[in-house]
Amino acid sequence: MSRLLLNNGLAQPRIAAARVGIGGPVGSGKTALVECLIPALVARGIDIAVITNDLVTAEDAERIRRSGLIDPARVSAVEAGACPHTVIREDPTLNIEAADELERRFPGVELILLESGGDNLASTFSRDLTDFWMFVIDVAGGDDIPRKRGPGVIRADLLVINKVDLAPYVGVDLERMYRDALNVRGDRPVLLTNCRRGDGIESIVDLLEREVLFKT
Ligand SMILES: Nc1nc2c(ncn2[C@@H]2O[C@H](COP(=O)(O)OP(=O)(O)OP(=O)(O)O)[C@@H](O)[C@H]2O)c(=O)[nH]1
Repeated sequence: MSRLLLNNGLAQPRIAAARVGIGGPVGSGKTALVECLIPALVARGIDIAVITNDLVTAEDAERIRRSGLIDPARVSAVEAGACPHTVIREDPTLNIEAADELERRFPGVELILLESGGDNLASTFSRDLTDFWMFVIDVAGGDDIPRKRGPGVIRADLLVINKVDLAPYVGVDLERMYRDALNVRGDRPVLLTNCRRGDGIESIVDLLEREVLFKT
């Protein structure tokens, strides 16, 4: 959902980029998802930029810059220096500034992906920061995660269950996990992905185009 801004000093109001948060527990596959989403969004002609959040390094940003998937200048790093949720929920100023700066440098940018640092099931994004946010869990974390009903699982605009390829190896009944997730989320969507192979990514991009960019 692009936002109309009435900027001082600009003759015409400008449309700001939609800001899409990606949160979830440590290692669930947030960066892998960003790496899958970048080419899929670009293939649909969507002008994007990325912000990563790490505790005290720019590790994820460096990984994405090195990937060759996107102009490295379009990737900004925020170092949280504290619990990851502090800079995406309590005081998102650093992330808002990073997004504003990307919009200034790349005026055509339509969508900014903001990856949170890995956090627990309670992490959520401030609505001051994001227009839409998704929460990434993975099957290796256990099929009881949806039933635990953390705020990330319940309230995210989209729940992504990643690493579906691992289900047989970790004794997870994927159908049941999916059903449980739908049950606790009411009408909110749940999508399954394998970010190793890119399975399920097009469905996420369809949803972003429809619900966030209003393109279809
Ligand atoms: N088998 C499998 N492995 C995956 C999948 N997605 C991610 N991984 C692996 O899971 C590990 C963690 O992935 P990351 O993308 O670094 O996870 P993250 O959530 O960004 O991790 P933090 O930033 O540390 O919280 C890596 O070794 C990935 O290769 C998947 O769908 N299937």
